Amino acid sequence: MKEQLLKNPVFQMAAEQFDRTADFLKLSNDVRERCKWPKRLLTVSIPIKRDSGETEVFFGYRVQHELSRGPVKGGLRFHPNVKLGEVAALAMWMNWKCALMGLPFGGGKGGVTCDPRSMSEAELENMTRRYTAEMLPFIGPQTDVMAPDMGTNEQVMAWMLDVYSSHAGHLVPGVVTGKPVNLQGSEGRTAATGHGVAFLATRALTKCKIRHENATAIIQGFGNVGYHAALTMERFGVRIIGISDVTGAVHNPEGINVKELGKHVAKSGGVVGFTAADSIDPADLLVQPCDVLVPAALERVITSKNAGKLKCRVLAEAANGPTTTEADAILERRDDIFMIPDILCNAGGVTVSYFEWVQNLQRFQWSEQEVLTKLDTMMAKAFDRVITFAQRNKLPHRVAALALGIKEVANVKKQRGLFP
Ligand SMILES: NC(=O)C1=CN([C@@H]2O[C@H](COP(=O)(O)OP(=O)(O)OC[C@H]3O[C@@H](n4cnc5c(N)ncnc54)[C@H](O)[C@@H]3O)[C@@H](O)[C@H]2O)C=CC1
Ligand SMILES: O=C(O)CCC(=O)C(=O)O
Repeated sequence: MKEQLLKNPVFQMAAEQFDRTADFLKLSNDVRERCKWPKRLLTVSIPIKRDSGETEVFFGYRVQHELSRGPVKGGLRFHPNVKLGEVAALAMWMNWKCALMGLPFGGGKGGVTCDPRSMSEAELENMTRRYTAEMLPFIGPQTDVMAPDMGTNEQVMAWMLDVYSSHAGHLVPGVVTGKPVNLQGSEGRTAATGHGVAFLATRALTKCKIRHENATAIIQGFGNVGYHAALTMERFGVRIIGISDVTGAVHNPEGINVKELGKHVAKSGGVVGFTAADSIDPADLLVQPCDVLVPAALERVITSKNAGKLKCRVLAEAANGPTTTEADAILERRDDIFMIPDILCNAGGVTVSYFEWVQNLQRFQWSEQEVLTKLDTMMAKAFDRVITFAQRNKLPHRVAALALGIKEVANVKKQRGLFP
């Protein structure tokens, strides 16, 4: 299994990051082995009837990286590129993210290899329901709590909640987070990841002595995270000058109205054809001058080919794993880019998911203001801890963030000991 996982380039990247940080922390071989490898890797087949009447089998995964610190927590992804190794990498990153933020969860991630853009609502519902049914023995508010990730949303969470609750015989809101507010979802969860990204990006601008009212930003990905990051940065006074999605990219140095672009995407299905900006090659967009660059889509988009050409001052990693190991090495040699690493930058989502889970367990509902105030406090604290730790130990921000998360997990592993 180790060799199989390491053949996947995304898992390889997560493993390299782990090994580098474990070396810095001088982890013993015992703890290192127990921290590095996932506890459970589940693969299920999901047969559904397509609208055409044909039966098609999809494959779905859930990787539970670690259960020592609490239930597993992490999103569910629907995307054509989903592979077990990628899901295992995302689960490992979730693990360090939860620990860095001080959340009582282990990391997990799920995925189904499918193209949700080509599926009808009914097909998506059937696939989600069958995936959830297959996962029933392994999920629950005390074992594994899923949430939206790429290609999934609050409707998908509502179907999952329905399957789990129907099986239990009563409503179990704490089995998923990121669900609709009227199904005991949390105020603020939909915008949380993007809000957190924008909040930290402006803190990073301040560190770089750039006033955010004068700053510009470019965003790759205009889904849940990209849209809310753009909208929140715009509210903070940042000018959004470029946005891309799976259909293409648009650029306007004078600024793009985020809500107007959102309306265009809702109508046409993508950013392409938005007349208030010029179209641009999506790869070129990444290397246009800007103050904040926000990759908010896929893994491995900042590579050895473009890392040396980036013209941003802050790289805010909203996506999970957007920067390859080779690109990291290039960025570390550049002292002109302030990097906010993924497990810190996009932690707003899982932090509000934690709030949602707590509200569900207590049968309580907090206001949006309460949620966002608590979120900002936790994001600011984590940001300051990472930057201070990096400065004290002369570490890149990524290694500092990972070290704080991995150290937490390693301590718990040591304290709990090894079952003979
Ligand atoms: N949804 C959440 O709360 C969280 C998401 N993330 C990460 O943020 C990233 C985005 O997730 P969501 O916004 O939830 O997904 P989403 O499915 O809502 O949106 C994804 C966006 O990426 C775009 N995209 C896909 N391929 C692209 C390409 N090759 N070039 C440019 N754009 C492309 C899509 O068109 C879409 O606009 C993922 O890496 C995810 O793991 C991280 C933390 C929490
Ligand atoms: O909200 C959650 O539980 C997980 C969000 C997620 O998948 C992520 O942070 O990558």
